[in-house]
Amino acid sequence: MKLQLLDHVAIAARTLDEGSAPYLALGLTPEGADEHMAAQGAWIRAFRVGDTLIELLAPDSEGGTIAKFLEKKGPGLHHTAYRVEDIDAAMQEMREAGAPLLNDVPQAGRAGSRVAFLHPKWGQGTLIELVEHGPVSAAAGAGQGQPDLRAGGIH
Ligand SMILES: CC[C@H](C(=O)O)C(=O)SCCNC(=O)CCNC(=O)[C@H](O)C(C)(C)COP(=O)(O)OP(=O)(O)OC[C@H]1O[C@@H](n2cnc3c(N)ncnc32)[C@H](O)[C@@H]1OP(=O)(O)O
Ligand SMILES: [Co+2]
Repeated sequence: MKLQLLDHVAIAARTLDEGSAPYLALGLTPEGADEHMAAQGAWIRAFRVGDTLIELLAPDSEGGTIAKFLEKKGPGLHHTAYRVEDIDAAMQEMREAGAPLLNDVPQAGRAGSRVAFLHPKWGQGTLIELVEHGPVSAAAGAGQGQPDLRAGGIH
């Protein structure tokens, strides 16, 4: 598997506005609209830095994935995400390597991407995401690609 680039670094914050403050001060502007991803328990706002994004995550509810993370660790680094060309092939390689994939099939990600996660214990305390972008979301500035949703994940 060839990792194409560091796609995004995700930071958990109590609210998107609170989390945005340093990035706005650094001169970045949000890319596209905020996205609500209920399946991830998150509101998401992205800031582009060259080919990479800062992905801010804020909880959408008590007890969800992001809320739980904030309760345990407080605001800070949530995960790093690496872009791959073919998520299905990348997941198969990870399975064969015995890596602890958290998903059986690709999940819907931001901007129409397809993603899969690897357990943070395996990542030396860092949750790792693999992400495949379609032709729309791979382009810089794109933010509105539509995932192909099917039962149990996306394909
Ligand atoms: C996909 C949309 C978007 C995108 O890029 O397009 C996103 O990235 S959304 C991101 C949010 N989604 C996820 O994080 C999905 C993957 N995460 C999970 O499946 C869980 O959060 C999991 C398995 C990492 C942890 O869930 P669990 O129920 O086991 O929670 P615990 O609180 O019991 O955690 C166990 C253990 O892991 C530590 N932990 C949890 N999350 C993280 C993290 N992000 N980074 C580092 N460590 C993490 C937690 O502190 C516990 O450690 P312990 O020492 O055992 O207390
Ligand atoms: Co992510």
